[in-house]
Amino acid sequence: MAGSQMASRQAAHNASCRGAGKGVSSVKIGILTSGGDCPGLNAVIRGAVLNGIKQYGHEFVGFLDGWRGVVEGDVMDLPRQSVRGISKQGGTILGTSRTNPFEGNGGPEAIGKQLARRGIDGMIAIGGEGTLAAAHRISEAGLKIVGVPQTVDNDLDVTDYTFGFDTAVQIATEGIDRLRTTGESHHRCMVAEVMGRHAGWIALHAGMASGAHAILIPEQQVSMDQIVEWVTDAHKRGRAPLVVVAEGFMPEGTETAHSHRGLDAFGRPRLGGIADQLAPEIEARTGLETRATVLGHIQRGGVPTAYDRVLATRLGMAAADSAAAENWGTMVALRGTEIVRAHFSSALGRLKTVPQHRHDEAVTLFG
Ligand SMILES: Nc1ncnc2c1ncn2[C@@H]1O[C@H](COP(=O)(O)OP(=O)(O)OP(=O)(O)O)[C@@H](O)[C@H]1O
Ligand SMILES: O=P(O)(O)OC[C@H]1O[C@](O)(CO)[C@@H](O)[C@@H]1O
Ligand SMILES: [Mg+2]
Repeated sequence: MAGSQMASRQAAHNASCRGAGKGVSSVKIGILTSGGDCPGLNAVIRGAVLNGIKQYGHEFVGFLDGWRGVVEGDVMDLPRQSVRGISKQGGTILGTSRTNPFEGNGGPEAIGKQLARRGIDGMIAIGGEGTLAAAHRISEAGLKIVGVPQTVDNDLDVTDYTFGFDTAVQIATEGIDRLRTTGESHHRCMVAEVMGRHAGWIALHAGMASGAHAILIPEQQVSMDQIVEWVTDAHKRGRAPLVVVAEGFMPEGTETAHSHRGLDAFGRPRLGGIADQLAPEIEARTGLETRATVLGHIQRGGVPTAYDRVLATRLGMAAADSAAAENWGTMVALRGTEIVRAHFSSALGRLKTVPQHRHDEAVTLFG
């Protein structure tokens, strides 16, 4: 449908909708959640659906399990009552996956046919850098799509913070605080592993919040000698040493992140387990009994914090505004306290990693 046609249909509809308080929707938007889930996805869905219905009289459907639902045309209706009370729920009511939309029966042409068959005018894709890169390619092929950035890793350059990150840091901090008390009782060294594939934001923030004696992140290679020195210094002061490590950390002398769990659906190594590698080495070199804990998916589950609910709701509302304004090929993002829009082409391709000065700042307190 041409942009002006869609706008006038929409304006006519809005007029009747506002006048009568209800009406037949003219524009149908499909929402998908893709990639690793994170707390706040449901708040985005609710924000988009409520804003889209109330302000523009749009109609919404949800694609099930990320790009799989798009490629297979597997959708559910999202009337207003379907999003009632969901912003506090973890996970995503739509399901997610790491399905590649260009493989199998996918590709822009096939997706276009599915959208036409179901009368869907445009899409809102909520996901991390992979999902948004796919959305960019789909947009370049001429389909109507806007993006919403999400990831617990907080590594998307376009946005100051991603929703889900605050919750993950809160959960990780609570977990690490608990490790601290048992570590202190037994006079042990505790190694806590948190998520963070390419960026150490969760480790840095949860480590700082819990007063860790060493924080190890993917951006900074550190030698075993240095780690042992931090642990020993803390022990000498009568502390039970606490090391927080991001799953993507590479000790000096290694070239790839630790992985022993095979590949994900996109062929990338699944990370996790570096803490189990570090702990025996620390124990052997310090003589201190050392335990490793991998916090894992606990960090991605459950109730989002109030901060994440608010951010997610605002991003969802802004995505519905983008769709109504036909700002296709863009994504919404947080800059300072404002929600802004950026074209996929200018927003993607770079990751937001922990800058050197943030790591240096943390190192001052190590040991
Ligand atoms: N550069 C790319 N171009 C096209 N499709 C991609 C690209 N990168 C990833 N994808 C597809 O998008 C899916 C989602 O990407 P990915 O698994 O990286 O999750 P994500 O959205 O980045 O979230 P997370 O933060 O969990 O990684 C991938 O499984 C893959 O099928
Ligand atoms: O849930 P999965 O598919 O194992 O993915 C885990 C990955 O997803 C993230 O949680 C978010 O990208 C990473 O920190 C982690 O490496
Ligand atoms: Mg990704």
